[in-house]
Amino acid sequence: MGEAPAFFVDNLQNGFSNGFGLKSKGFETFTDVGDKTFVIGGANSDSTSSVGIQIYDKSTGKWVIPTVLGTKPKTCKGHSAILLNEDRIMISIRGSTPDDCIWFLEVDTEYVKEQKKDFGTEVVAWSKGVTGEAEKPVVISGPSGVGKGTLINMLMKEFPSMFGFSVSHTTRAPRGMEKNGVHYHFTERNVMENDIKHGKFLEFASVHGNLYGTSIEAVEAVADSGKRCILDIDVQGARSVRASYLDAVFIFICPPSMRELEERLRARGTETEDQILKRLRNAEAEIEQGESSGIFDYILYNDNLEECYENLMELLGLGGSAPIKQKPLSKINKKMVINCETKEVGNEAKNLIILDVSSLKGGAPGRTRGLNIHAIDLFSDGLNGIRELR
Ligand SMILES: Nc1nc2c(ncn2[C@@H]2O[C@H](COP(=O)(O)OP(=O)(O)O)[C@@H](O)[C@H]2O)c(=O)[nH]1
Ligand SMILES: Nc1ncnc2c1ncn2[C@@H]1O[C@H](COP(=O)(O)OP(=O)(O)O)[C@@H](O)[C@H]1O
Repeated sequence: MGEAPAFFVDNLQNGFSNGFGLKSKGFETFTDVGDKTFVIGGANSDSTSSVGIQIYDKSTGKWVIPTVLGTKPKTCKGHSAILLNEDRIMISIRGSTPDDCIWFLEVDTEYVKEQKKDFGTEVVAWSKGVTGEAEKPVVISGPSGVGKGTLINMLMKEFPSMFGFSVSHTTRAPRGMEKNGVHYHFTERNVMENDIKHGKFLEFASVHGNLYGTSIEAVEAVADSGKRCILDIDVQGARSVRASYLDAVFIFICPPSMRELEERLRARGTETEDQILKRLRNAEAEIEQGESSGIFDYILYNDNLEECYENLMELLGLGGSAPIKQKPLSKINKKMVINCETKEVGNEAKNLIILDVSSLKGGAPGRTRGLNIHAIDLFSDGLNGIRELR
């Protein structure tokens, strides 16, 4: 490999003593970050239990149960933990599939620092590691009736394996053809407000009198499918995402004129007259903000649909020119080796997994992308084979 492995991650689990008088309950790891020790894992060996977290503050001698954001991993056979970059703990889960075995618990990233201020408590955030070089999410905004849904549908139809739609939550009623869980998660306002309070949403906004929001889980689900996430959200939502730690491309779709926008809205026939008027009133402010707020990287005019679609593809690197490059958010120069005791039927092979974390991108809220995992099979006849896990 040319570079010495930095750690044998699994070794960390063995012989680690807790050192500050906590009775070990089993399946726990202890990671020091500054004055704090993060105790990850718990007593429960039940395969459905998720990983618990406690923090021991050495400066005060007190235990703290933090607010935990993001979807947690499930554990059954234990895990190993190692601190990366002084701000996140990498966890390798024993006995999981290769696409579910590496997780990050962010303890002091910019995102976590920001959330600590908002919650006024200790906060940690989970982010699953996903392999491959998935491109950054695409945020598409624009006034009602401009053609966002039409353009997104065209993109998803032409490139079904490349793009995945972030399914938002909304308190508005479904339209005739809309399916729950596909177009939106249709939700009661009190349920959604409660979830917002508990940090489950990346962003939310009140639009045309209803509540809309993107859950962290919606964005994670697309990343897990290995696809590039598309978010159809309003300008307020785009502003919140811009201010968040989700690294995305922001595109605003403009109508050729207000008159044309009105015609499209009326021709669509999905809103009452009152709703149409409300949407048109809001459209003027949205267009003004879209064009001048500095939130958006690109503005596209949807006059001729085919031309606008061509331009959108071009922006997304699908029109022959080079794709938009993304820079790694953090540079961690490490390769690690994990011992895997997986046994394949009729095969004596023992796996060594080489984990390259030198080009990680993203993180909470959402997934940590850019993990490169290579598996080496050590056969009993002494021959070594290497293969890449995707
Ligand atoms: N902030 C935010 N806006 C959303 C979200 N989902 C949809 N929207 C926006 O809400 C507005 C109304 O959407 P919708 O009721 O589907 O009407 P349409 O835009 O006329 O198709 C649009 O501007 C959407 O982009 C979300 O999760 N968050
Ligand atoms: N460039 C265009 N020219 C004419 N009609 C369009 C164009 N783009 C979209 N439409 C139509 O306008 C209506 C509104 O489009 P839609 O995609 O639902 O907008 P949005 O999702 O932005 O609210 C739809 O009936 C759609 O077929």
